[in-house]
Amino acid sequence: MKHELIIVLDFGGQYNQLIARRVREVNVYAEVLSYETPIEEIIARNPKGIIFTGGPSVVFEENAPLIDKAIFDAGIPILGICYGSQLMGYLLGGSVARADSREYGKTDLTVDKSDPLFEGVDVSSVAWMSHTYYVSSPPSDFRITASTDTCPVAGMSNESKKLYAVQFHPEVNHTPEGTKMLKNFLVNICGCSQDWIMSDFAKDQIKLLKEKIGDKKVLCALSGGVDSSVAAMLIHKAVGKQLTCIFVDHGLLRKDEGDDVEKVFGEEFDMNLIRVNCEKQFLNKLAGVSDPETKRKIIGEEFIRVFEAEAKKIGVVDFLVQGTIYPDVIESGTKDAAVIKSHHNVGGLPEHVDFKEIIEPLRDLFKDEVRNVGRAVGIPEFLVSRQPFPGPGLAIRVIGDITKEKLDILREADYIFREEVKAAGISKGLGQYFAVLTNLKSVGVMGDERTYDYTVALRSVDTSDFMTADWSRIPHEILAKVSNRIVNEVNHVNRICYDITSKPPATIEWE
Ligand SMILES: Nc1ncnc2c1ncn2[C@@H]1O[C@H](COP(=O)(O)OP(=O)(O)OP(=O)(O)O)[C@@H](O)[C@H]1O
Ligand SMILES: O=c1[nH]c(=O)c2[nH+]cn([C@@H]3O[C@H](COP(=O)(O)O)[C@@H](O)[C@H]3O)c2[nH]1
Ligand SMILES: NC(=O)CC[C@H](N)C(=O)O
Ligand SMILES: [Mg+2]
Repeated sequence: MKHELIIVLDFGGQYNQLIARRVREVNVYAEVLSYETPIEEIIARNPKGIIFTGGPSVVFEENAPLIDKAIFDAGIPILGICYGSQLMGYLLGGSVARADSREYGKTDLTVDKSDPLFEGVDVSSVAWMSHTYYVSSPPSDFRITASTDTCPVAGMSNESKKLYAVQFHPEVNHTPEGTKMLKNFLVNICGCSQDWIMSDFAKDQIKLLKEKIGDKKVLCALSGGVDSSVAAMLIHKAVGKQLTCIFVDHGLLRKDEGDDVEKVFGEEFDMNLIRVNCEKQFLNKLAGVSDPETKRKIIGEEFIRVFEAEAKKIGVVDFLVQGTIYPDVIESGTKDAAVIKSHHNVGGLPEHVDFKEIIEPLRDLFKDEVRNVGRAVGIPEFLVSRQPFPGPGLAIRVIGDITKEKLDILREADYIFREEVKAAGISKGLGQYFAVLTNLKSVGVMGDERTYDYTVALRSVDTSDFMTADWSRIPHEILAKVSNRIVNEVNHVNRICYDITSKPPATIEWE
């Protein structure tokens, strides 16, 4: 059960969890720890290697996050990335300066293949850069191992001390040779034996959950979606009947969804499941509210109140389990990352919650990793590969204020879109696809009569991690059919648009 460990030391960068994920992809277990973790604690964990992340700070400015220099003498291989590289350079006696021209985006890179980090890597390739400062001269016992036109020390190393640094980001997809470099660090330099697989994550979590929960009772917020199904399965395997799943039908679900979830979970799994119908409660609270963040907060709070009420009926329940995953956490904002939108289960949580603890076993994972855990614990493929559906449901797909009438219009339009995508056999390739009821009315003509009705937007994206996404190139004939059916079959819709923006700059959902 004990795995070789890589510690990703967090200096506030945007891609920290992505680094951990890339390491896990090479079958090495990684954990992200704050840079403030005492170095005795880091060493006591006996890591095979440490990766310093990027970060927004400037090493020589006041309050910049630093680390005790003793870490470099612990005999543990270290890879510094971006800010991490500057930190290594600065602390070991090199110099760091503001670059003459800052580099942002794809940059041509030249590497010295004789460096163990770049073994088997093309001498000339492209790297993703995002920096204003750089190492202007490396520490005296380092040599330069990579450069770009404007960055003299894009890579440096001290092979005998096993210290390596790069100014660019090997962890992002835009650095095509990045994975090879990380693998070189992990396998060749740290000597990792690649002993970690996703099914181990499931096993480890089940064991941890068993210890944590003991003989206490647990509620799991189950939506029927991928994340909460996987979370529920882990808990179920850990504590069996001590678990009760609560499925909230808040009136913001898709057509037939409530019945489908009840049916699937009633039939597929031997779990205690309670369906709570509370459409009125949610719609009353949401009446007249049009601000997206306010909607999310109201929904987050109501969810919890429903769970608390159900817990009271069952008796003492100590734990609430949610299927929170990493993108939910990062977009809701952290100490260092900006709030993009408050996911109802994170940023939308009320301050006071009746439960002793909220358990989120999937909090560090990306969607595709969660799917793999699901497969490892035997959840059927049709459930594991489903498209996600956000907890606040259609409330964030009806733009502006919400009414039952608008929700019903959207439900029908969305159903037609999903049905046609399925019929065309293209659903597997699409990350997420749905309809949005815009708050816009426009003029049309139907049966020689003037209409003044709603515009429905269709949204479909290709993505695997849901952090970035591109709009799907759905064939025009399919879109034509969907458009035709919606305006013909759904009352009060007279215009259909297709959303052709990627994420960023847009997000997947409209609110
Ligand atoms: N209708 C619901 N009833 C109970 N819990 C819910 C409901 N909707 C969402 N949740 C809780 O909020 C969490 C986050 O929702 P989210 O939609 O991100 O995940 P999911 O529904 O489990 O998976 P997916 O992303 O595939 O839809 C869920 O994992 C679940 O714990
Ligand atoms: O459970 C959820 N609660 C929320 O509040 C929430 N907001 C967005 N999403 C889902 O997250 C993914 C990324 O969405 P965005 O690009 O719109 O931020 C997409 O899959 C969205 O559907 C949510 N899921
Ligand atoms: N992405 C980063 O780590 C940036 C490091 C540093 N803040 C710079 O601007 O150079
Ligand atoms: Mg969902």
